[in-house]
Amino acid sequence: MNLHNKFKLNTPTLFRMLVATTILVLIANYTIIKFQAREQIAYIKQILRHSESVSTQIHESLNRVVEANINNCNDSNINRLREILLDYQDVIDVGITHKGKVICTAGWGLFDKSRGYVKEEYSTSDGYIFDGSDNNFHNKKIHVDATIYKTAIAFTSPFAFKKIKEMYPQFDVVISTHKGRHDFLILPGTHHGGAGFAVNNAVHAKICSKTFDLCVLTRNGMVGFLSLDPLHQALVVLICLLLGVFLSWFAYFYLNSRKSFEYRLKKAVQDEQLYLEYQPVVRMNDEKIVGVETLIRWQDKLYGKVSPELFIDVAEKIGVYGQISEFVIKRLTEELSHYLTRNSSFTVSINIGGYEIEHCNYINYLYEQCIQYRIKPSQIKIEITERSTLPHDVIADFSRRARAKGFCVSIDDFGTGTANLIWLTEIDFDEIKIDKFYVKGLQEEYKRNILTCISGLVIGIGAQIVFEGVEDIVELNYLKGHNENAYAQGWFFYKSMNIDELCQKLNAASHD
Ligand SMILES: Nc1nc2c(ncn2[C@@H]2O[C@H](COP(=O)(O)O[C@H]3[C@@H](O)[C@H](n4cnc5c(=O)[nH]c(N)nc54)O[C@@H]3COP(=O)(O)O)[C@@H](O)[C@H]2O)c(=O)[nH]1
Repeated sequence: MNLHNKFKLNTPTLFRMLVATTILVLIANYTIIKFQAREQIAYIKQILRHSESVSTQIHESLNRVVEANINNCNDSNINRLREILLDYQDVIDVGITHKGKVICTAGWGLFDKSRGYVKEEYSTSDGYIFDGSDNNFHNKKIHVDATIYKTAIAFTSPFAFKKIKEMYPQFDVVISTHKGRHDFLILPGTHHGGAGFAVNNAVHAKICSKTFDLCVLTRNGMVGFLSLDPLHQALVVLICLLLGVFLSWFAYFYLNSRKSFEYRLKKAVQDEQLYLEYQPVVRMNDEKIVGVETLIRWQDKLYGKVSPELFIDVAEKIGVYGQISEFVIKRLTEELSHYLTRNSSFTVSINIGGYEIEHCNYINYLYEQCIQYRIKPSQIKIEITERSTLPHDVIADFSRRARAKGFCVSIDDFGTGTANLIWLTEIDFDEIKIDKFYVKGLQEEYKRNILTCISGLVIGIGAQIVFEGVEDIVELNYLKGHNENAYAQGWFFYKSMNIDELCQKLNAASHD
């Protein structure tokens, strides 16, 4: 009973694949953005380190001009400015100012009076002033940032960030003071001001210096999947598609395997969803309940009520029968111990198979449970089916060991096996349960004759007889006339029932 279907390429399957692929592309997009953000952080730290190095050069060059007392623009002072300039690769020029105008620099020499105007845009607490003039006298097209300290002025090289910018040309980079009152440098990226997706998904990162009044801000205007070139985009889609197909296929088989009979049985056994029912055994002459037969049950949401005849075989195949066997003992001792300890002649029968016979520990475990629940082993009847295919000597040995511990042994389904007489001679037993096959066919003479022979044989041996499958009064009367001390079991008396119903029946019977 397996629900494994073939994987069909129909509309729902294609839809599942499409959904899986789309989700994977979104995950890929998110991963790329995360990766790019990390890259951006590493990059911004690099720019900050470099900006601090440039600021140090500006500060040092300014301090040296001030400390050298260069106040006028004679040739010797201009030469001294040039000497200072040579030491700083990211400073493009140094000079001196007078009344808000640059009067000379190392690079330009003496200034024309109409040029060199500076505008104080922002000054720091330690006296550094940043120039905010648009009047760029170095080159109209290239912005050169200038810093003034006392009478000295230093110009940051416009090439100071060239190499570092080339590393990630797509990023916008802005270097400014903490509160953004002065921008030292604005380097637009290749995706600057892009439309739609790019701008909405831009990733910003800002980091500030602890030493200088300086912050670096970067913005990646095109992130995620769309920032990849078409070839890489196609590759990502292809990988996601293949993965999507695989995942849909895997999910399909995984979900189906969870519907399989084997999977659900295993789960039911593990979660102890199986339960027990008990079918009363009655004494025929007074129809009193003398014991019960324990029957395992499984009610599954998908498969409904499954016959033990079916699921026990499967349980053996998938290796969970041992757990069922242990569960039966545990549950029946829990449920029936109360009644068994008060009624010492009441018995409970347990069905066993080859597993129990072959596992030496079974009898010991059953015995320990009886001791724990104060049940007399003689109240337990172990039913060995005559249909068992195990060698007789193995069954005989099991039966001897069981009886040595005080348990009763019952031969179940008698008459359906192939070697009934050998069983009777070689195996120690206390009870024989004549199979319902003979009880059902009492209108046929040959069955009546066989039943008479078997009954005579068993009475001769001194064993207890139980007739199984008694379904009507005709069958009962015939059997009664045959052997009135025999026991009977069947739907004429009771069907199997849960513990609560059984307790009600037993209580009602005790009041009769
Ligand atoms: N190893 C284990 N085997 C077990 C266990 N529990 C049950 N079984 C075996 O499964 C087979 C089927 O059992 P089930 O479907 O529970 O059927 C039992 C009775 O309900 C049924 N029965 C009882 N009276 C009548 C009746 O009047 N008519 C009729 N048609 N059927 C009736 O017979 C089954 C009991 O048979 P038996 O065991 O031979 O006494 C069955 O082989 C069980 O043994 C378990 O825990 N372990």
